[in-house]
Amino acid sequence: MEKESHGLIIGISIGVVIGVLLAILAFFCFRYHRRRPQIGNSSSRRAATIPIRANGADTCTVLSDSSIGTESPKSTIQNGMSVWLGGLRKANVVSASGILEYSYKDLQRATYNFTTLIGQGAYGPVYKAQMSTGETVAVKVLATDSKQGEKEFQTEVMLLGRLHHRNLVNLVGYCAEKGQHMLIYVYMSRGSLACHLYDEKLEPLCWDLRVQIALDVARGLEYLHDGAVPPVVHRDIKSSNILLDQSMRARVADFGLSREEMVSKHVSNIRGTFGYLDPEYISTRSFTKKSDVYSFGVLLFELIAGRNPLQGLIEYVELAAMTTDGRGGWEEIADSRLDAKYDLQELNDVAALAYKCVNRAPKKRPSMRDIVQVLSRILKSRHDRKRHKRSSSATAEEFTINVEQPDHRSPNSGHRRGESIDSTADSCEV
Ligand SMILES: Nc1ncnc2c1ncn2[C@@H]1O[C@H](COP(=O)(O)OP(=O)(O)OP(=O)(O)O)[C@@H](O)[C@H]1O
Repeated sequence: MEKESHGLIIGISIGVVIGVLLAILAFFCFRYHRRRPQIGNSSSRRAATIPIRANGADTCTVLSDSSIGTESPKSTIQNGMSVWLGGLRKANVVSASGILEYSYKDLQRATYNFTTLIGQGAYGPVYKAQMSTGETVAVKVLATDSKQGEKEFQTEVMLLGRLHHRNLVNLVGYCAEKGQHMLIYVYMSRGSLACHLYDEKLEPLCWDLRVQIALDVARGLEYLHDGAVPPVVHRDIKSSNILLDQSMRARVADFGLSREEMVSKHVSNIRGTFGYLDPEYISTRSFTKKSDVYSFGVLLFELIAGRNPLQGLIEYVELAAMTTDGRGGWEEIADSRLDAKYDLQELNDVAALAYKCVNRAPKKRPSMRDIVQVLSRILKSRHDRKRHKRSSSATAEEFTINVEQPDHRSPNSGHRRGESIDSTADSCEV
């Protein structure tokens, strides 16, 4: 009897152990099977967020402010295809290709039903939009009579979206709803360079800032010509297409005309803005990077003279060129609003560069890369001069203090000097 009950206990124990082992096995099998589809999901999800840059734009400088916050983004454009991203966290969407789809409803709300007009261009009105995330963007509503179809619009957005540079007004999103096509850009709070040059109500731009703006624009164009793959010719460089941010740094805007160039190389009509147009382009109908260089040269003269190219700026320059000796003598065309507050050497160097850009023969014009180098050198030597001036005046000050008050030197005087070196307020010093 005792033997029998021992056997029963052993039997039950073995049964329990086997049962537990089977349960553990079943648990792991179940987990394994659940995991497989998850692995598949996560990789496809990752694929949806990785930007496809068929053009090598990964080498681009992606700006911190180009990864702008979004208002319930729905999808991102990849190779012209819209990919659903509804289930992803916003942060993932923002760090992906950067081109976001905004909903019409959100934009309508952010523009107070499209009443916050900030400008009107050839392609349609531009509105300021205050998104509920706190971001401010500019919404360009493309004219509804546009013959552009859905597919062309997607292609265009994809082409524009691959261009990212700190000196370009980057495209951050788009909206294609209710038969409307909208492009969403980084908002440039200080408006256009044209306004700052010609609006009497605004403070005149000082010389130092004008040279900095020229270098910013040159860098943006250099990126379009030599950094973007395939290269992009802007086709409409002018002061109203140069926008300024809060700290007066410039960015090149409006790729309206380059868009067509990217989609189709056969543009038969003359495009661009009178006054900035390369004469060689007018006669040959062939627009090249050197045509952008010509327009950039006109822009440089506009910065120097504060004169509108539509009002005979180039004729004015040609007249002045007769009296210059190749390098000097350009001060006679300097903007009177500068009040003669500029470094003469700098002004002559910038004008000599501008004159090379507007050479009738495209081959004799410098490339945007050369232009960036020249302008950078000008700014660098200005910086060196200022540093030298500061250090020699500091030495003189120290000498005076030592001679006059050897034991009463202010403990703050060194600090004060340090501050002035970093200060941006002196960017308009001459
Ligand atoms: N990203 C932006 N941030 C702030 N303002 C902008 C922005 N984009 C455009 N604007 C404003 O809207 C105006 C119209 O811009 P848009 O680029 O449509 O035309 P345009 O360059 O003035 O003229 P066109 O279309 O003939 O070249 C600009 O002059 C500028 O004042």
